[in-house]
Amino acid sequence: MNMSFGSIPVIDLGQAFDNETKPKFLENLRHALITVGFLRLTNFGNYGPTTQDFQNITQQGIEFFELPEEEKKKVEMINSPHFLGYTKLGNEITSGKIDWREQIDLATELPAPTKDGPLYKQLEGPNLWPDERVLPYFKLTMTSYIDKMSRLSSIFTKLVAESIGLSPNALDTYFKENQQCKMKIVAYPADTHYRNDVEAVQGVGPHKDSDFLTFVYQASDHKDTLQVQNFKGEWISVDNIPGSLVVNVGQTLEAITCGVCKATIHQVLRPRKGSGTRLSIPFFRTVDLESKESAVSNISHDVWKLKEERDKTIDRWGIDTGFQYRPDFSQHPAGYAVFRNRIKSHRDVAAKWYPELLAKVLTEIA
Ligand SMILES: O=C(O)CCC(=O)C(=O)O
Ligand SMILES: [Fe+2]
Repeated sequence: MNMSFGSIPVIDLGQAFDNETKPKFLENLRHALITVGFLRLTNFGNYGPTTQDFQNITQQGIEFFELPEEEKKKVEMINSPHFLGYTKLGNEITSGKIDWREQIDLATELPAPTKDGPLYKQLEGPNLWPDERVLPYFKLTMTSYIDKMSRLSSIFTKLVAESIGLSPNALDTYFKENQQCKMKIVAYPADTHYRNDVEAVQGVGPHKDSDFLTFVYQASDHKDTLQVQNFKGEWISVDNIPGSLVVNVGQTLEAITCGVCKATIHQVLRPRKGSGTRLSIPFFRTVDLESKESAVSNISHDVWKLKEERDKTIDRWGIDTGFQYRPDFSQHPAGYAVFRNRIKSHRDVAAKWYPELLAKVLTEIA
Protein backbone atom coordinates (compact mmCIF):
# COMPACT_ATOMS: atom_id res chain seq x y z
CA MET A 1 0.00 0.00 0.00
CA ASN A 2 1.26 3.49 -0.80
CA MET A 3 1.41 5.50 2.43
CA SER A 4 1.54 9.26 2.72
CA PHE A 5 2.88 11.22 5.68
CA GLY A 6 0.85 11.40 8.89
CA SER A 7 2.92 13.95 10.80
CA ILE A 8 5.44 16.71 10.20
CA PRO A 9 9.13 15.83 10.78
CA VAL A 10 11.13 17.76 13.39
CA ILE A 11 14.55 18.99 12.22
CA ASP A 12 17.08 20.09 14.85
CA LEU A 13 19.31 22.72 13.21
CA GLY A 14 22.04 22.25 15.83
CA GLN A 15 22.75 18.81 14.33
CA ALA A 16 23.90 20.41 11.08
CA PHE A 17 26.97 21.91 12.74
CA ASP A 18 28.45 18.75 14.27
CA ASN A 19 30.28 16.37 11.93
CA GLU A 20 28.95 13.38 13.89
CA THR A 21 25.30 14.30 13.42
CA LYS A 22 25.38 16.12 10.08
CA PRO A 23 24.87 13.04 7.82
CA LYS A 24 21.71 12.06 9.74
CA PHE A 25 20.57 15.71 9.70
CA LEU A 26 20.90 15.85 5.89
CA GLU A 27 19.06 12.57 5.50
CA ASN A 28 16.17 13.76 7.67
CA LEU A 29 16.04 17.08 5.82
CA ARG A 30 16.03 15.31 2.45
CA HIS A 31 13.13 13.15 3.57
CA ALA A 32 11.18 16.20 4.81
CA LEU A 33 11.71 18.24 1.63
CA ILE A 34 10.90 15.43 -0.78
CA THR A 35 8.23 13.33 0.89
CA VAL A 36 6.42 15.92 3.05
CA GLY A 37 7.26 19.47 1.90
CA PHE A 38 6.89 20.66 5.51
CA LEU A 39 9.04 20.42 8.66
CA ARG A 40 9.36 21.91 12.11
CA LEU A 41 12.72 23.58 12.66
CA THR A 42 14.07 23.62 16.23
CA ASN A 43 17.28 24.72 17.96
CA PHE A 44 18.00 27.61 15.57
CA GLY A 45 18.50 30.38 18.17
CA ASN A 46 22.23 30.85 17.43
CA TYR A 47 21.49 31.56 13.77
CA GLY A 48 18.18 33.45 13.80
CA PRO A 49 15.69 35.24 16.06
CA THR A 50 15.84 34.59 19.80
CA THR A 51 12.95 34.03 22.22
CA GLN A 52 13.13 37.74 23.05
CA ASP A 53 12.86 38.65 19.33
CA PHE A 54 9.73 36.50 19.04
CA GLN A 55 8.22 38.17 22.11
CA ASN A 56 8.97 41.60 20.66
CA ILE A 57 7.46 40.88 17.26
CA THR A 58 4.37 39.31 18.82
CA GLN A 59 3.85 42.39 20.99
CA GLN A 60 4.21 44.73 18.00
CA GLY A 61 1.79 42.56 16.02
CA ILE A 62 -0.83 42.75 18.77
CA GLU A 63 -0.40 46.52 19.07
CA PHE A 64 -0.69 46.97 15.32
CA PHE A 65 -4.03 45.13 15.06
CA GLU A 66 -5.35 47.08 18.05
CA LEU A 67 -4.78 50.41 16.28
CA PRO A 68 -7.85 52.43 15.32
CA GLU A 69 -9.15 51.69 11.81
CA GLU A 70 -7.99 55.07 10.49
CA GLU A 71 -4.34 54.35 11.41
CA LYS A 72 -4.43 50.96 9.69
CA LYS A 73 -6.13 52.54 6.68
CA LYS A 74 -3.19 54.91 6.23
CA VAL A 75 -0.98 51.91 5.39
CA GLU A 76 -3.51 49.96 3.32
CA MET A 77 -2.06 47.89 0.48
CA ILE A 78 -4.20 49.80 -2.01
CA ASN A 79 -1.62 52.61 -1.60
CA SER A 80 1.25 50.37 -2.70
CA PRO A 81 1.96 49.23 -6.28
CA HIS A 82 4.35 46.70 -4.64
CA PHE A 83 1.61 44.75 -2.81
CA LEU A 84 2.95 45.81 0.59
CA GLY A 85 0.84 47.10 3.49
CA TYR A 86 -2.36 46.35 5.37
CA THR A 87 -5.22 44.13 4.16
CA LYS A 88 -8.46 44.37 6.13
CA LEU A 89 -10.68 41.41 6.99
CA GLY A 90 -12.39 39.79 4.03
CA ASN A 91 -10.32 41.55 1.36
CA GLU A 92 -8.27 38.64 0.07
CA ILE A 93 -9.24 35.64 -2.05
CA THR A 94 -7.66 32.17 -1.99
CA SER A 95 -8.92 29.14 -3.84
CA GLY A 96 -11.79 31.28 -5.18
CA LYS A 97 -13.17 32.15 -1.74
CA ILE A 98 -12.82 35.01 0.74
CA ASP A 99 -10.21 34.60 3.51
CA TRP A 100 -11.14 35.67 7.02
CA ARG A 101 -7.94 37.30 8.25
CA GLU A 102 -6.35 40.73 8.48
CA GLN A 103 -2.66 41.24 7.85
CA ILE A 104 0.20 43.56 7.07
CA ASP A 105 2.68 42.60 4.34
CA LEU A 106 6.25 43.82 4.84
CA ALA A 107 9.53 43.24 2.99
CA THR A 108 13.21 44.05 2.95
CA GLU A 109 13.15 47.84 2.52
CA LEU A 110 14.08 48.62 -1.11
CA PRO A 111 13.72 51.68 -3.34
CA ALA A 112 10.82 51.74 -5.82
CA PRO A 113 11.93 50.18 -9.11
CA THR A 114 11.90 52.15 -12.37
CA LYS A 115 8.77 51.84 -14.50
CA ASP A 116 10.48 50.14 -17.41
CA GLY A 117 11.01 46.39 -17.76
CA PRO A 118 8.55 43.65 -16.87
CA LEU A 119 5.71 44.50 -14.49
CA TYR A 120 6.75 41.86 -11.96
CA LYS A 121 9.74 44.05 -11.05
CA GLN A 122 7.19 46.18 -9.17
CA LEU A 123 7.05 43.45 -6.49
CA GLU A 124 10.05 45.17 -4.89
CA GLY A 125 9.76 48.57 -3.25
CA PRO A 126 9.43 50.53 -0.02
CA ASN A 127 7.21 49.44 2.89
CA LEU A 128 4.23 51.35 4.22
CA TRP A 129 5.15 51.84 7.88
CA PRO A 130 2.57 52.73 10.56
CA ASP A 131 3.01 56.21 12.04
CA GLU A 132 5.97 56.26 14.45
CA ARG A 133 4.00 58.42 16.85
CA VAL A 134 1.47 55.63 17.39
CA LEU A 135 3.83 52.61 17.12
CA PRO A 136 7.37 53.83 17.88
CA TYR A 137 9.07 50.39 17.91
CA PHE A 138 7.28 48.74 14.99
CA LYS A 139 9.72 49.54 12.17
CA LEU A 140 12.80 48.71 14.24
CA THR A 141 11.36 45.39 15.42
CA MET A 142 10.29 44.32 11.92
CA THR A 143 13.54 45.37 10.27
CA SER A 144 15.56 43.46 12.83
CA TYR A 145 13.33 40.37 12.44
CA ILE A 146 13.71 40.48 8.64
CA ASP A 147 17.52 40.75 9.03
CA LYS A 148 17.72 37.78 11.40
CA MET A 149 15.34 35.61 9.41
CA SER A 150 17.17 36.49 6.18
CA ARG A 151 20.36 35.19 7.76
CA LEU A 152 18.73 32.02 9.10
CA SER A 153 17.02 31.31 5.80
CA SER A 154 20.22 31.78 3.87
CA ILE A 155 22.12 29.36 6.14
CA PHE A 156 19.22 26.92 5.78
CA THR A 157 19.24 27.24 1.96
CA LYS A 158 22.81 25.88 1.83
CA LEU A 159 21.71 22.86 3.88
CA VAL A 160 18.73 22.35 1.56
CA ALA A 161 21.16 22.21 -1.38
CA GLU A 162 23.42 19.74 0.41
CA SER A 163 20.52 17.55 1.47
CA ILE A 164 19.55 16.92 -2.15
CA GLY A 165 23.13 16.17 -3.11
CA LEU A 166 24.13 19.59 -4.52
CA SER A 167 27.10 21.67 -3.38
CA PRO A 168 26.25 24.06 -0.49
CA ASN A 169 26.54 27.06 -2.85
CA ALA A 170 24.59 25.52 -5.74
CA LEU A 171 21.50 27.67 -5.12
CA ASP A 172 23.39 30.95 -4.50
CA THR A 173 22.76 32.20 -8.04
CA TYR A 174 19.04 32.57 -7.25
CA PHE A 175 19.72 35.29 -4.69
CA LYS A 176 21.07 38.70 -5.53
CA GLU A 177 22.86 41.31 -3.46
CA ASN A 178 20.24 42.85 -1.15
CA GLN A 179 17.76 40.09 -2.00
CA GLN A 180 14.19 40.98 -1.06
CA CYS A 181 12.59 38.79 1.61
CA LYS A 182 8.97 39.20 2.64
CA MET A 183 6.93 38.66 5.77
CA LYS A 184 3.44 39.16 7.12
CA ILE A 185 1.81 39.50 10.46
CA VAL A 186 -1.58 37.84 10.29
CA ALA A 187 -4.55 37.87 12.68
CA TYR A 188 -7.33 35.30 12.31
CA PRO A 189 -10.33 36.22 14.49
CA ALA A 190 -12.15 33.31 16.09
CA ASP A 191 -15.18 31.87 14.39
CA THR A 192 -18.61 33.17 15.29
CA HIS A 193 -20.23 29.92 14.14
CA TYR A 194 -19.59 26.29 14.84
CA ARG A 195 -17.35 24.22 12.61
CA ASN A 196 -20.16 22.56 10.68
CA ASP A 197 -20.77 25.87 8.90
CA VAL A 198 -18.39 25.17 6.02
CA GLU A 199 -18.64 28.65 4.49
CA ALA A 200 -17.56 30.31 7.73
CA VAL A 201 -14.34 28.46 8.48
CA GLN A 202 -11.79 29.65 5.88
CA GLY A 203 -8.93 31.59 7.51
CA VAL A 204 -6.93 31.13 4.34
CA GLY A 205 -8.03 28.64 1.71
CA PRO A 206 -6.04 25.62 0.44
CA HIS A 207 -2.95 26.79 -1.47
CA LYS A 208 0.75 26.30 -2.20
CA ASP A 209 3.13 29.13 -1.43
CA SER A 210 4.66 30.97 -4.41
CA ASP A 211 8.02 31.66 -2.80
CA PHE A 212 11.20 29.61 -2.29
CA LEU A 213 10.86 28.66 1.40
CA THR A 214 8.41 29.86 4.09
CA PHE A 215 9.18 30.01 7.84
CA VAL A 216 6.04 30.41 9.97
CA TYR A 217 6.16 31.52 13.58
CA GLN A 218 2.84 30.62 15.23
CA ALA A 219 2.53 33.34 17.83
CA SER A 220 -0.49 31.82 19.57
CA ASP A 221 -1.30 28.29 20.68
CA HIS A 222 -4.42 27.38 18.72
CA LYS A 223 -5.28 23.81 17.84
CA ASP A 224 -6.41 22.56 14.43
CA THR A 225 -5.91 25.85 12.59
CA LEU A 226 -2.82 25.46 10.35
CA GLN A 227 -3.28 22.22 8.39
CA VAL A 228 -1.25 20.42 5.73
CA GLN A 229 -2.81 18.12 3.15
CA ASN A 230 -1.07 14.77 2.74
CA PHE A 231 -0.99 12.99 -0.61
CA LYS A 232 -4.12 10.99 0.21
CA GLY A 233 -6.07 14.22 0.66
CA GLU A 234 -6.18 14.06 4.50
CA TRP A 235 -5.66 17.24 6.51
CA ILE A 236 -2.92 17.03 9.18
CA SER A 237 -2.95 19.74 11.87
CA VAL A 238 0.36 21.50 12.57
CA ASP A 239 -0.25 22.82 16.09
CA ASN A 240 2.37 25.10 17.58
CA ILE A 241 5.34 23.60 19.42
CA PRO A 242 6.96 26.44 21.40
CA GLY A 243 10.48 27.24 20.18
CA SER A 244 9.90 25.88 16.67
CA LEU A 245 9.27 27.37 13.24
CA VAL A 246 7.14 25.63 10.64
CA VAL A 247 9.12 25.55 7.39
CA ASN A 248 7.61 24.70 4.02
CA VAL A 249 8.68 24.43 0.40
CA GLY A 250 7.26 27.01 -2.01
CA GLN A 251 6.57 26.60 -5.71
CA THR A 252 9.77 28.44 -6.67
CA LEU A 253 12.01 25.91 -4.89
CA GLU A 254 9.86 23.16 -6.34
CA ALA A 255 10.42 24.55 -9.86
CA ILE A 256 14.15 25.09 -9.30
CA THR A 257 14.55 21.44 -8.26
CA CYS A 258 12.24 20.18 -11.03
CA GLY A 259 9.71 18.89 -8.53
CA VAL A 260 12.16 17.13 -6.19
CA CYS A 261 11.29 19.41 -3.24
CA LYS A 262 7.50 19.44 -2.82
CA ALA A 263 5.33 22.56 -2.45
CA THR A 264 2.67 21.00 -0.27
CA ILE A 265 -0.91 22.26 0.01
CA HIS A 266 -1.94 23.86 3.29
CA GLN A 267 -4.74 25.96 4.72
CA VAL A 268 -5.72 27.77 7.91
CA LEU A 269 -9.11 27.19 9.54
CA ARG A 270 -10.56 30.00 11.59
CA PRO A 271 -9.95 29.45 15.31
CA ARG A 272 -12.88 27.81 17.07
CA LYS A 273 -15.59 29.98 18.56
CA GLY A 274 -14.43 31.41 21.90
CA SER A 275 -10.72 30.57 21.43
CA GLY A 276 -9.57 34.12 20.66
CA THR A 277 -7.64 35.58 17.72
CA ARG A 278 -4.81 33.51 16.23
CA LEU A 279 -1.64 35.45 15.44
CA SER A 280 0.82 34.06 12.95
CA ILE A 281 3.99 35.49 11.38
CA PRO A 282 5.10 33.90 8.10
CA PHE A 283 8.49 34.87 6.64
CA PHE A 284 9.00 34.27 2.92
CA ARG A 285 12.43 33.71 1.38
CA THR A 286 12.05 34.82 -2.23
CA VAL A 287 14.47 34.61 -5.17
CA ASP A 288 15.78 37.04 -7.74
CA LEU A 289 12.70 37.72 -9.87
CA GLU A 290 14.81 37.39 -13.02
CA SER A 291 15.85 33.76 -12.29
CA LYS A 292 15.08 31.53 -15.21
CA GLU A 293 16.83 28.21 -14.82
CA SER A 294 16.39 25.06 -12.81
CA ALA A 295 19.30 23.33 -11.05
CA VAL A 296 18.10 19.91 -11.94
CA SER A 297 20.91 18.86 -14.27
CA ASN A 298 22.98 18.07 -11.17
CA ILE A 299 20.41 16.09 -9.20
CA SER A 300 21.61 12.56 -8.53
CA HIS A 301 19.86 9.38 -9.52
CA ASP A 302 19.23 8.43 -5.86
CA VAL A 303 17.49 11.69 -5.06
CA TRP A 304 15.48 11.51 -8.27
CA LYS A 305 14.33 8.02 -7.28
CA LEU A 306 12.98 9.34 -3.96
CA LYS A 307 10.96 11.93 -5.90
CA GLU A 308 9.56 9.23 -8.16
CA GLU A 309 8.65 7.04 -5.20
CA ARG A 310 6.84 9.99 -3.61
CA ASP A 311 4.97 10.78 -6.81
CA LYS A 312 3.57 7.25 -6.83
CA THR A 313 1.91 7.94 -3.43
CA ILE A 314 0.02 11.00 -4.70
CA ASP A 315 -3.59 10.34 -5.54
CA ARG A 316 -6.39 12.28 -3.84
CA TRP A 317 -4.30 15.43 -3.44
CA GLY A 318 -5.27 18.98 -4.35
CA ILE A 319 -8.85 18.34 -5.36
CA ASP A 320 -10.02 21.37 -3.36
CA THR A 321 -7.38 23.88 -4.49
CA GLY A 322 -8.34 26.42 -7.12
CA PHE A 323 -6.13 27.60 -9.98
CA GLN A 324 -2.68 28.99 -9.08
CA TYR A 325 0.08 30.24 -11.37
CA ARG A 326 3.15 28.01 -11.18
CA PRO A 327 6.68 29.06 -12.07
CA ASP A 328 7.72 27.47 -15.37
CA PHE A 329 11.28 28.38 -16.28
CA SER A 330 10.83 27.17 -19.85
CA GLN A 331 8.30 29.99 -20.35
CA HIS A 332 9.04 32.87 -17.96
CA PRO A 333 11.41 34.10 -15.21
CA ALA A 334 10.45 33.45 -11.56
CA GLY A 335 8.73 36.82 -11.03
CA TYR A 336 6.03 36.16 -13.64
CA ALA A 337 4.01 33.58 -11.66
CA VAL A 338 4.59 35.29 -8.30
CA PHE A 339 3.24 38.60 -9.63
CA ARG A 340 0.18 37.03 -11.24
CA ASN A 341 -0.65 35.21 -7.98
CA ARG A 342 -0.53 38.58 -6.17
CA ILE A 343 -2.91 40.04 -8.77
CA LYS A 344 -5.26 37.12 -8.23
CA SER A 345 -5.24 37.41 -4.40
CA HIS A 346 -5.43 41.22 -4.05
CA ARG A 347 -7.87 42.28 -6.75
CA ASP A 348 -8.63 45.76 -5.43
CA VAL A 349 -4.91 46.61 -5.44
CA ALA A 350 -4.56 45.13 -8.92
CA ALA A 351 -7.58 47.10 -10.19
CA LYS A 352 -5.97 50.36 -9.08
CA TRP A 353 -2.40 49.76 -10.31
CA TYR A 354 -2.59 47.08 -13.01
CA PRO A 355 -6.14 47.11 -14.44
CA GLU A 356 -5.13 45.66 -17.82
CA LEU A 357 -3.22 42.78 -16.29
CA LEU A 358 -6.07 42.11 -13.84
CA ALA A 359 -8.49 41.78 -16.75
CA LYS A 360 -6.11 39.33 -18.41
CA VAL A 361 -5.60 37.30 -15.21
CA LEU A 362 -9.36 37.07 -14.65
CA THR A 363 -9.81 35.53 -18.08
CA GLU A 364 -6.81 33.21 -17.59
CA ILE A 365 -8.16 31.83 -14.30
CA ALA A 366 -11.82 31.59 -15.40
O1 LIG B 1 -1.03 31.60 9.14
C1 LIG B 1 -0.35 30.61 8.90
O2 LIG B 1 0.01 29.85 9.79
C2 LIG B 1 0.05 30.27 7.49
C3 LIG B 1 -0.44 31.27 6.48
C4 LIG B 1 -0.14 30.87 5.07
O3 LIG B 1 -0.14 29.72 4.71
C5 LIG B 1 0.20 31.91 4.09
O4 LIG B 1 -0.06 33.09 4.36
O5 LIG B 1 0.72 31.56 3.02
FE1 LIG C 1 0.90 29.52 2.81
